[in-house]
Amino acid sequence: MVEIRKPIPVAEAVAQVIGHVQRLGTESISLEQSMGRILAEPIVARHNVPPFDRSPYDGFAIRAIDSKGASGDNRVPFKVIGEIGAGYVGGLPVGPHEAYRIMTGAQIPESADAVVMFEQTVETEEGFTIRKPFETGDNISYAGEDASKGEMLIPSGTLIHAGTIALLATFGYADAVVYRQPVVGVLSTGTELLDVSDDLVPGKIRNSNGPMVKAQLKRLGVPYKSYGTSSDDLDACTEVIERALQETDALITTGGVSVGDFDHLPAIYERLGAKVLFNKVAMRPGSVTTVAVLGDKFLFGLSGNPSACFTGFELFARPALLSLMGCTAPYLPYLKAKLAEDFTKPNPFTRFIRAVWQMTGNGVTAAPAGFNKSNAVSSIARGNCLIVLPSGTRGYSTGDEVDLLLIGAEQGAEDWVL
Ligand SMILES: Nc1nc2c(c(=O)[nH]1)N[C@H]1C(S)=C(S)[C@@H](COP(=O)(O)OP(=O)(O)OC[C@H]3O[C@@H](n4cnc5c(N)ncnc54)[C@H](O)[C@@H]3O)O[C@H]1N2
Ligand code: MOO
Repeated sequence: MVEIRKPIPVAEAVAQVIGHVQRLGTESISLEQSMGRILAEPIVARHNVPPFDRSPYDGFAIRAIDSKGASGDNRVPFKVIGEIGAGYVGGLPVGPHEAYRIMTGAQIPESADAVVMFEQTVETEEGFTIRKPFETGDNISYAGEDASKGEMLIPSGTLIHAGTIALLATFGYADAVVYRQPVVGVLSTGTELLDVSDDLVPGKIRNSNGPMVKAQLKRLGVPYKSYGTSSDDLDACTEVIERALQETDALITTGGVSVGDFDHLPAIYERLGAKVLFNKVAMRPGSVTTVAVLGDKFLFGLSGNPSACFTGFELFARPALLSLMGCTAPYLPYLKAKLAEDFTKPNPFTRFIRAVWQMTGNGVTAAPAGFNKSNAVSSIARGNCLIVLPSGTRGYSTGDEVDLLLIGAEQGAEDWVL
């Protein structure tokens, strides 16, 4: 008798997965290697940024008081007493009607409190004249205006991206303390699977899920170990999975999770004594997505159907792995968009449609990315987001507002809100 599975809502399935996350430990790595990792310590300003008052322009550093009364009819003269390039400091205090030539990024000399851009001056033999008064602080970048010493700037749990690296470098972090990364095993199951370089033969297809999942992991910066393909042989498949679980922190399998005669993953979870969190989710594609835990290790049983596999990864494996790595914003970012074409099908389960979003004169619009069945591979390639149509809805028309989950964005969302 075929087992009747009870589907659980997507939000509940996501919560179950996140509820079983056991965060990994921390390690110190070089700044160069830290891109894509998660901060395990907050970034607190070690000093002011900028560390000294500096000029944001190429021009002249003056005392604002000396510019009082300057106008087109009353040009005020200044004498230049020296030049300060970025990286140098002026040796003398600026006296009445004196000025330093100063370059962008150079420290403001003693007694000066304003900078006049070159373009606002007329050169004279001794220096220059100006035709308008300046206030104290005009054209000065003050010490600490960007970050002041002791300020908490970026919380622990944040993804390190190019901007974070700039900030760490600013404060002299040659090393960063980050959460450890899991090593994830990837195994594609299915007797029908050929390798990417194999020629097609009757009844067989090339394994596209394996390379896709590895690319999805790569996008998260998560290291993986490939276990290639396994035929639908219960013992052989169990053996590979047991080995993979010894060698990795989590395992992603594709295929074999449904109710077919050769879908062995449910039996393998039972053999291993893994606790199945769910094996049916009220979503399409990916309704057969199964997640199990064995000790502190996740087993993500993604569907063999490519679109279902892709969606299952993004919805469940992605936030779980990011959470393991300490990320506090592990969910796909979302936004609202206007549907660019009618979608009349009913949605008995929450539907995730591979789609293309773009900014138009009409705001953000999203259009399904073509052939959109669970077994589709072409629409995964075209899409840059998932349109989410809640279960129990039907008859969407062009212009209707829908939720989008963005694929491939660097920054995540802190909550699962859909
Ligand atoms: N009687 C029922 N049959 C099915 C149900 C059901 O509830 N009752 N669910 C259907 C749904 S929904 C899906 S999704 C699929 C999921 O099946 P599996 O996850 O067990 O995957 P397989 O049967 O192994 O393969 C499905 C499909 O995908 C192709 N495939 C498999 N692996 C790969 C790969 N690595 N690269 C590319 N394509 C792959 C495979 O050849 C099949 O065509 O079950 C439905 N059936
Ligand atoms: O799980 Mo299937 O992907 O719902 O079509």
